[in-house]
Formats: sequence, C-alpha cells, structure tokens
Amino acid sequence: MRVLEVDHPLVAHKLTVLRDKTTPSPVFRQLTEELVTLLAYEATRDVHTQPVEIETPVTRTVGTAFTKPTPLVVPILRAGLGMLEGMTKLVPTAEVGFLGMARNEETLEAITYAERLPADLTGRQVFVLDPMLATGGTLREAVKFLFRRGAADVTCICLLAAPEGLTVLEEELGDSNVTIVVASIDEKLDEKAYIVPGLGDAGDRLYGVAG
Ligand SMILES: O=P(O)(O)OC[C@H]1O[C@H](OP(=O)(O)OP(=O)(O)O)[C@H](O)[C@@H]1O
Ligand SMILES: O=c1cc[nH]c(=O)[nH]1
Ligand SMILES: [Mg+2]
Repeated sequence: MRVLEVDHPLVAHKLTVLRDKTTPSPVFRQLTEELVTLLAYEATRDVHTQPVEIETPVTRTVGTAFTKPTPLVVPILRAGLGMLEGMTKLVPTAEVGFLGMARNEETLEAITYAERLPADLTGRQVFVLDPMLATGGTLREAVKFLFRRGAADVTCICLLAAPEGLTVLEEELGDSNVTIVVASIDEKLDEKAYIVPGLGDAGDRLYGVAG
C-alpha cells in the first residue's frame, strides 16, 4: 500500500475553506469538486496507457491513449458522489460504478446497501472516491470487494484521512496494490470516530442531514 498526501498550496487553501463550519453546502460542493480534480491529477499518474499513432495537420506521430478497458471510477455513496464530477472532468472516458455504504454510527461497522458494478473487474484499474477515511472500515470493505471481483489495482482518492484508519488499511491491505491519495492526513479520531480537526460529516455538509 502506498499513501500520498498531496502537498500543494491550492489544495491547502481549498481544504481550509471546506473545513470552516460556516461554509454553506453550495460552496462546499464546488470546493469538493475542485479539490478532487487536483487530487485526481496526482492519482492518475500511473494510469495504464499505450502508444497510439495519429496524424497532425503536419505529420504522423505517436501519442498516448488509455488502454481498454478504461479506468473504472467508483464513488462511495453518499458523500463520494460529491467527488464524481471533479473526477470525470479529468477522465471523461472512465466508466462509473456505484457502491452505497454507510457506517453504523454505534458499532462503526460499514454496511453495504447498494452495488452497481461490472461483475468482472479482471485487470481493471479502479479509482474509489470517498472524502473521509476515518476508522478505515468503509474503505477496507470496499477495496476488498473490488479485489474479489478481480481488480488489478485500486487507488482511493480521499479528502481527509485519520492516522488510525491508515494503520487499519496498512495492516489488512499492506501487501495489496492499493494507493491512497489524500489532501490531508489529520491528527486523530475523536470519541465518536470523527476526524479531528476534520470537516464534520461530509455527507451532511454536501447534501444536508440524513434521516
Ligand atoms: O472510515 P470509516 O470509519 O468507515 O468512515 C468513513 C465513512 O463515513 C462517511 O460515510 P457515511 O457512513 O457517513 O455515509 P454518507 O456518505 O451517506 O454520509 C464517509 O463518507 C465514509 O464512507
Ligand atoms: O469525520 C468523519 C468521520 C466519518 N465520516 C464523516 O463524514 N466524517
Ligand atoms: Mg455521513
């Protein structure tokens, strides 16, 4: 497993506004999209490509194209949906699959309530979108699920990660072909397993309080 914390002033600035509790949902959604585009630039550095011959108005030359099948992007509902637009802006030909997962706030166990993905992911590169990596339970289950379907490698794009959650992933997926790209590794989890300093409940801040 590889962890990349993106160190860039644009990322740091946008994240600061995102963390601010007075930032309203429309601005929060816009900033999430912009942040994902910046993170996706780093996260796609090892995307599979192949040479392709093209003709410019001047001459023939060899360029670069994605190998087929193109990458699969998997937002984890609900909060991950707020990251989809920022990712597909950068990789418009990617396919998109969906995982609906929610953390039980009492037991902290991740429950999968929806799944719409190709049955066979053999050899596929998968990009998982979820803003928050707290205890790591949600991403651990999501990544294991994708590998069981045959994914070749999985890159998770997150806004914030807690050190506790990264340790859990390292213990369970340390030998796997997993990369975590994150805007900030925060300080710790609080007694309710929320990230500190964090930004609160990402799903609620994007879409309003869930019932
Ligand atoms: O690392 P963990 O401890 O598992 O917590 C992280 C998960 O919690 C949040 O989702 P939530 O369960 O609140 O669902 P939501 O997106 O519908 O709000 C977040 O988007 C992650 O999926
Ligand atoms: O801080 C946290 C932890 C889990 N889920 C969130 O949305 N925020
Ligand atoms: Mg939530």
